[in-house]
Amino acid sequence: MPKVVKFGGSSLASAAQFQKAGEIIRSEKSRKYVIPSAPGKRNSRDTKITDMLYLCYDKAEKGLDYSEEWKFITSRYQEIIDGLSLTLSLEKEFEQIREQFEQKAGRQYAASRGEYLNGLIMAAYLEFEFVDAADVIFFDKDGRLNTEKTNSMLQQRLENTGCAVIPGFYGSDPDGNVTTFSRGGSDITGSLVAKAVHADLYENWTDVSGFLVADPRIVKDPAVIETITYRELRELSYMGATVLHEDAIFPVRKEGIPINIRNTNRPEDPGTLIVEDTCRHPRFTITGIAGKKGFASVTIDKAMMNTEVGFCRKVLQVFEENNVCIEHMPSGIDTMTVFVHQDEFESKEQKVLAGIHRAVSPDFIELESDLALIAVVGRGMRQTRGTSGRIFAALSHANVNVKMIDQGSSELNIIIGVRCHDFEQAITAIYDIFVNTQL
Ligand SMILES: Nc1ncnc2c1ncn2[C@@H]1O[C@H](COP(=O)(O)OP(=O)(O)O)[C@@H](O)[C@H]1O
Ligand SMILES: N[C@@H](CC(=O)OP(=O)(O)O)C(=O)O
Repeated sequence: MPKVVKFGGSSLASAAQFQKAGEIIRSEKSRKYVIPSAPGKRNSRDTKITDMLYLCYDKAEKGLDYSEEWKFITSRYQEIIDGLSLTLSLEKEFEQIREQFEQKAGRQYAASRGEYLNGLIMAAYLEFEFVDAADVIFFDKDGRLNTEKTNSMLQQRLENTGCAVIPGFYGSDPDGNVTTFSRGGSDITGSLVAKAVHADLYENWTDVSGFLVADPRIVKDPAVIETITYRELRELSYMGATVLHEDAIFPVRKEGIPINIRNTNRPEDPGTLIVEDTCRHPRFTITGIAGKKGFASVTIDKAMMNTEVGFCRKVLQVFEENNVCIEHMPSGIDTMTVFVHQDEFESKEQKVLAGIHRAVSPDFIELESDLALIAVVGRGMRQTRGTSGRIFAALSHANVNVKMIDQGSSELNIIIGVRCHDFEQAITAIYDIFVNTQL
């Protein structure tokens, strides 16, 4: 049974990184389908090719000179080609892309070229067949993935293909225009290919040794999660653990294909296995912590609101009418609070407030901005008493004021609202109490 291997941008940022990926692929015959991202950052001050392509296109569209940025892009690809001693030339492709820029082919077309060019290099380097993602991944006219067409075209195209490179991140719409997934979308391409070829494993190679209990940019050297279920992962990805695009879960989950997150720089590490279900006990009470900043809350206060039939519905209808998504909704006897994305809410704020006044005549409404939400996730929490108590103790010890707590009925997660400026400290405190005190 074949394996699908996706390499993220950091794993393909230079010729040396390509060589590491090449060794990994060649070390197992079953690694037959390769999904490359565009070259990522070589160090923390570097720029991702995708970002540079967006920038070039924006300049081209305004008729501004983008020759310097373009040079940065072409020389990065040339460095990789030279470093791998390939005879490949991308001159024709570079010229074609610039022509398309002049003809205003669109930002999505521009961004997709990062993966397209890297795919050509990868195919030449591995001597695998190149399959253009525009011929096998399909979107509808509204930019949504057409899953059925994609699956059948991928199956048809890959059925009689030995080994292939399929660039990540893009496909085409019904008019043949190149369309991309949202950022980080090469993970979805990998997942779609894994489903189509009935892979027995989808390996996602990145620059960390698996899914970590907390974001390594916040907690130093966090522990690696050995096994995580799709449900736990979904909660963590949604809340900002960005190692895997949240939409990459659905195609493989339906087929029961596990995902293995691995480190290109440390291939000897087993990484994290993402599975439908597992009997294995998690190492710690919690599986992971993730969070996002940028929320605002609207607290509606009205005495005896709990006796007023339809109160919540009327409030929620105001948000719906103004097209505002609701993130969380904890409530008390005389209050209900609605958490929303601050950037989406700001422009509609006064309309929503006026709507709520009209709909339910509250005693008062309170707004709070610059909030963050943190999800503490774990299948082990259900069996363990005192989990929320430990979280509160840790946060109070760290001097963090808790604005909201919401426990999902599945007991798989606890969501905590804090002020943005307490975000990092809150995550570190929760990590310490569950991981460091247990080691
Ligand atoms: N819980 C987590 N576990 C692992 N990595 C995380 C986590 N949360 C955030 N990250 C970040 O995700 C990065 C990997 O994702 P990404 O940058 O998309 O990789 P790639 O370029 O390989 O696709 C890591 O370098 C890390 O900084
Ligand atoms: N190159 C695209 C798609 C992608 O998935 O990249 P990465 O695998 O490096 O996250 C982006 O930067 O969004």
